[in-house]
Amino acid sequence: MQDLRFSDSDVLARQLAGDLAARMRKGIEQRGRVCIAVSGGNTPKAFFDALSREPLAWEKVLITLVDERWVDAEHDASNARLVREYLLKNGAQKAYFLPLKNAAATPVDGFMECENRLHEQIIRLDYAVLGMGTDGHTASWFPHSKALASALNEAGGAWCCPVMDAPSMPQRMTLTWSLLAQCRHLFLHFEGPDKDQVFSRACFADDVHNLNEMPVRTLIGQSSVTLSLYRTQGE
Ligand SMILES: O=C1O[C@H](COP(=O)(O)O)[C@@H](O)[C@H](O)[C@H]1O
Repeated sequence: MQDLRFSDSDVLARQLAGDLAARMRKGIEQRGRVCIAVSGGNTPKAFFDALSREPLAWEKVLITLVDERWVDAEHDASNARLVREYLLKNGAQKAYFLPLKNAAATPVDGFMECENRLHEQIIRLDYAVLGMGTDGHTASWFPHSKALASALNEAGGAWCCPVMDAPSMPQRMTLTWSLLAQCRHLFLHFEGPDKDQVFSRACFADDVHNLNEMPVRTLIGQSSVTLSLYRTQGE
């Protein structure tokens, strides 16, 4: 695991955008197109803005979400709305955006359509940028969630998974570890001392393999894909 620390959020955002864009450029050169997944929440806004300005053949880029709240695309809590507002602008407005939300009433009802659309558009995800909550969740893998068994099943499971018991905005769709474990590179981006402490707990506690308690440990304790940590300076 590569652990990169930055003096402030803006420096971090620019560096993460630059590093991801460099990998994307190489990917487009070598394979003709690149598929990335990004997270929602508040943390990625400055990073999205910086990424949208990166010179790239954006028309060869597919962007999807690591997870989505099951709300309309215009809702304040919609991760698709966040991506549209902060990332799909400047050069990046030419990218193809694949949302996880569809017209079904619930994520359970929308699962098959979401799964099919992912398989239609993506052969393999190249890169994903994940966030982390202060409860130790990443993607929409929440502590003690009933969805964890399906979401964290690596061997040949579905690529997305409905989540009906998230603490806030309970109904969600998340990408699964089965899909994310095949990425060429994963990035974990979080900021601030509170999340630093959460991450330390996830790494160093005796029960580092207790994914149910802190699902972010899935990323820490695995060796399928290289993980780069982007975080602000510790106290
Ligand atoms: O609910 C979510 O939370 C996490 C972390 O969000 P933040 O606002 O604390 O940065 C995010 O990674 C995830 O995509 C989102 O749906």
